[in-house]
Amino acid sequence: MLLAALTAVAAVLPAGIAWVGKLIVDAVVAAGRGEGPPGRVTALVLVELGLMALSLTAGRLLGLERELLRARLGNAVNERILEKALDLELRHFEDAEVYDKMQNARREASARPLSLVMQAFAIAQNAVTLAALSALLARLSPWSVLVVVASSIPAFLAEARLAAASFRLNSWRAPEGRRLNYLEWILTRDSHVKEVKLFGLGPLVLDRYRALFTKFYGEDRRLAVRRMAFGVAFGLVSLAAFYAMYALVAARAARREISLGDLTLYLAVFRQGQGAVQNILSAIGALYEDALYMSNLFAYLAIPTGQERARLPAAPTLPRGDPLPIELDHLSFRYPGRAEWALEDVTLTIAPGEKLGLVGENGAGKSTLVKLLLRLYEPTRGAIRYGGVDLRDLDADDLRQRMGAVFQDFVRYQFTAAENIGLGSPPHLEDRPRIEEAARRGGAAAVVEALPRRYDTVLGGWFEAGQELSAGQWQKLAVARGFMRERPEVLILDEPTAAIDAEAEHELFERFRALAADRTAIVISHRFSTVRTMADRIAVLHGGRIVELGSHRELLEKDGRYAHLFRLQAQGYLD
Ligand SMILES: Nc1ncnc2c1ncn2[C@@H]1O[C@H](COP(=O)(O)OP(=O)(O)OP(=O)(O)O)[C@@H](O)[C@H]1O
Repeated sequence: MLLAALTAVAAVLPAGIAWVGKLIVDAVVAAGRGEGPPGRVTALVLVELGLMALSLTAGRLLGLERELLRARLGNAVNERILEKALDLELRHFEDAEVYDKMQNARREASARPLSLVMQAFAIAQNAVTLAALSALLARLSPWSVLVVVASSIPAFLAEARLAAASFRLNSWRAPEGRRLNYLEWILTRDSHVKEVKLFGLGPLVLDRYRALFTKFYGEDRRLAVRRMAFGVAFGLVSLAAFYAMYALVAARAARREISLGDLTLYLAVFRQGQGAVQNILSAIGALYEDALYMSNLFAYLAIPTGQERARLPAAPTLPRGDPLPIELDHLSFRYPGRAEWALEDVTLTIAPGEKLGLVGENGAGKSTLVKLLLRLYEPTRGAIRYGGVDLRDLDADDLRQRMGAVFQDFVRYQFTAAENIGLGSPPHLEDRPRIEEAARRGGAAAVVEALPRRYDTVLGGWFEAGQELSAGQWQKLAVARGFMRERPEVLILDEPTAAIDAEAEHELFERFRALAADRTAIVISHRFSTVRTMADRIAVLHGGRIVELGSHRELLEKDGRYAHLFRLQAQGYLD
């Protein structure tokens, strides 16, 4: 509201100021001839000073309002974008097109919506200014109003075309822009510096960066040059219009058809009128560009989600607390856009409380199976049932709350040690005894005790006073995080010990067997010694299929793939 009022004040002031300017000149001329009341000139100058002061204050207040609106609006849009990111599913994040949409939306988020509102106000303000100026100008000649408007139209058309071109350029470039950021990231991230130095990657990455930048620069330059050329051409057109008008009015003043005050008035008004028209037109151009960018934002916000929601309106509720059987029924899965199957016709029933080991070469489909179990993806064919209910009919949040998981690519949160563990169960983030218990279970207690501020030590190297840990120490924290859930029904451990030393691993699994005694557990590992001590049954995956299934002893007796791989590893240890 305040913004609208200020805009209205700011809009009519230029015409008022121009009018007073004319009165001053006329009064000066009259005073020179000894006509007019004494003191009139001084009074008028004071009036103009008052109007100018008002204009200055209104301008500043408008700036303030705009600044505050920018913060509020930018933040509101950013929040909306982040909320949407929470709604997106894993498959969206693994899809480059969706990822680009998100980055596009994020990049423009704080600026564009504000600009849209501001351009709308600018149009309104300048339209009012123009109307007021036109009223003054029409006294001289209605034609001159037309000249003011007409001389600005070509500039506007060019501006609109350039706006569309610049938008297209930026949208096309989104994937390359991401690559540019990535190259920058490689050279500036702490985690990459070792390889960059050892392999001498610096010049190579920098060259790629330069090549991309040069391409971007070339495109930007072409656009900027076109903009400049149009700018000069249309600037000359409006200059010509102005001087034609100048010649006309000056001639009339010389013939004494109009006063000297009128001459200054018309020149000022014509100039300002041209300015106002140009402001309006460039605001329309910018509005157009903003609207194009906003369409990006809306495209992002409109990405369909909700597939994770249960298919049935009233999702069946399963009893909580004790594990239920997991059935994989002719389960096949293909990643979107991929031709080959990541999992193919997998049929297997995991009994409540069973410890299942999953082994298989890289890319065999082990992690994919975990993603499907957590309902991060849906089966392409076949089904997974928990307690006899298809996962797609269950509420995804409910399902995930029953599961504890430690991922292969666990996260190193740049927070305190307590938070690194406590994040495994956000409601218990402040529950220190529980966090300490989870640390003990996960084998992280000793790591934390050795830190300078124990549980309150900030970890990682991103922030000041952050304490960096070794890979194995980070992994122990990740395992402890997996133990924050109170009695999960199913525990999924995807390579939980890859970076952990042999002794700690042994201890972890000793504890794990006791802790997970009546829980179902699915353990993925390339270390056969781990799988052997942990698992009741072992499934060997190969090319997305289960090729062998049985206990360690049975599989050895079968003398197939598992036996072969087991002996290879054992041999390695013995040598
Ligand atoms: N996000 C993804 N998009 C497309 N294909 C994928 C994706 N993730 C994995 N794949 C493909 O699916 C197959 C199975 O991968 P998966 O990650 O399940 O293997 P894995 O057995 O866990 O391997 P590893 O032992 O290396 O962890 C691989 O061929 C891989 O290329």
